[in-house]
Amino acid sequence: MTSPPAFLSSLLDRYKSPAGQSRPFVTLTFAQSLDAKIAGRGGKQLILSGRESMVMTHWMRTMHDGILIGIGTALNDDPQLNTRYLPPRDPDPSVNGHNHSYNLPRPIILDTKLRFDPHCKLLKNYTEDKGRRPWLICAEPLESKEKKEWMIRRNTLEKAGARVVPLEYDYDTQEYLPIPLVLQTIHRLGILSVMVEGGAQVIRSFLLQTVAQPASSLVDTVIITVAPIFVGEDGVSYNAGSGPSSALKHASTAMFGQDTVVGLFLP
Ligand SMILES: NC(=O)C1=CN([C@@H]2O[C@H](COP(=O)(O)OP(=O)(O)OC[C@H]3O[C@@H](n4cnc5c(N)ncnc54)[C@H](O)[C@@H]3O)[C@@H](O)[C@H]2O)C=CC1
Ligand SMILES: Nc1nc(O)c(N)c(N[C@@H]2O[C@H](COP(=O)(O)O)[C@@H](O)[C@H]2O)n1
Repeated sequence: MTSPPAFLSSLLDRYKSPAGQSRPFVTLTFAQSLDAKIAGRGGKQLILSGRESMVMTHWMRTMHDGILIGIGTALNDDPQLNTRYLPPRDPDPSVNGHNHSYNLPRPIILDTKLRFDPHCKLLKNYTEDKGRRPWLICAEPLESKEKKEWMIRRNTLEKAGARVVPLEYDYDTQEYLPIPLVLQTIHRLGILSVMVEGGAQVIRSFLLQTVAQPASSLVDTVIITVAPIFVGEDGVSYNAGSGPSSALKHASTAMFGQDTVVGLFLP
């Protein structure tokens, strides 16, 4: 396959026109087991997607400006968030201003307290020109003691190659950054489409608003890979909130290898 599967194009081609709003288009996507688990006991990373659906996910990555995860996933999985499963082809120097064959989405991490690891693969790939510079969306503390330690972490991470993006809001001790502000901020920085890959708490934050207040949904498309296995009750769930959601409508379902991939969209 040399271009994105039709399943993805039919869901995401509308992103090629401007969103007409002050946030990027948002695709929420992840892989789960039949019993709706996204990781194993204690958060152990599980490769749930088979080869074919993993390739589909990497095509999906090429179709977005940004790829957003929570700091829990960054620390637990040490992900690369690149497109390495796609077929090799000649590099196109016009892509991302890098010598890459495919559009690489910008890694964006929700990292409230700047816990990101300066030795992680995302920074290693960036410094070796194999990936884009990761952005760390965080909150700047007001307290002077906390602020001093925060400045030290900020300097370390910036020296290691990260871009630190403090949010402008009245930060107290909240662990969760306000998602609407996160989206407005990255939109202002040029991200017109973003793929949200998890983990559990981030998926829940995006879904909760869609279920509770469909009119102000933060999600345009949901693409879930369902792998034909049971993980068991020790696995990690995301929990989509209470009550069924009618906001997201079924668009299409496709098989990739042994996995079922379901696409939903916000009409
Ligand atoms: N199967 C799949 O497709 C995927 C599975 N995972 C799994 O998910 C697990 C990690 O999930 P979590 O520990 O829940 O971490 P997470 O990746 O959801 O990060 C949560 C952290 O992000 C920060 N954050 C800032 N603003 C937030 C907001 N508004 N909402 C939510 N979080 C916000 C907070 O510090 C919070 O503790 C790992 O086991 C990983 O393997 C992760 C991604 C995809
Ligand atoms: N699509 C999908 N299937 C799975 O089975 C997964 N475990 C994930 N996880 C997500 O992908 C990240 C890893 O990316 P790299 O392989 O390092 O590029 C991981 O952190 C999750 O966000 N996704």
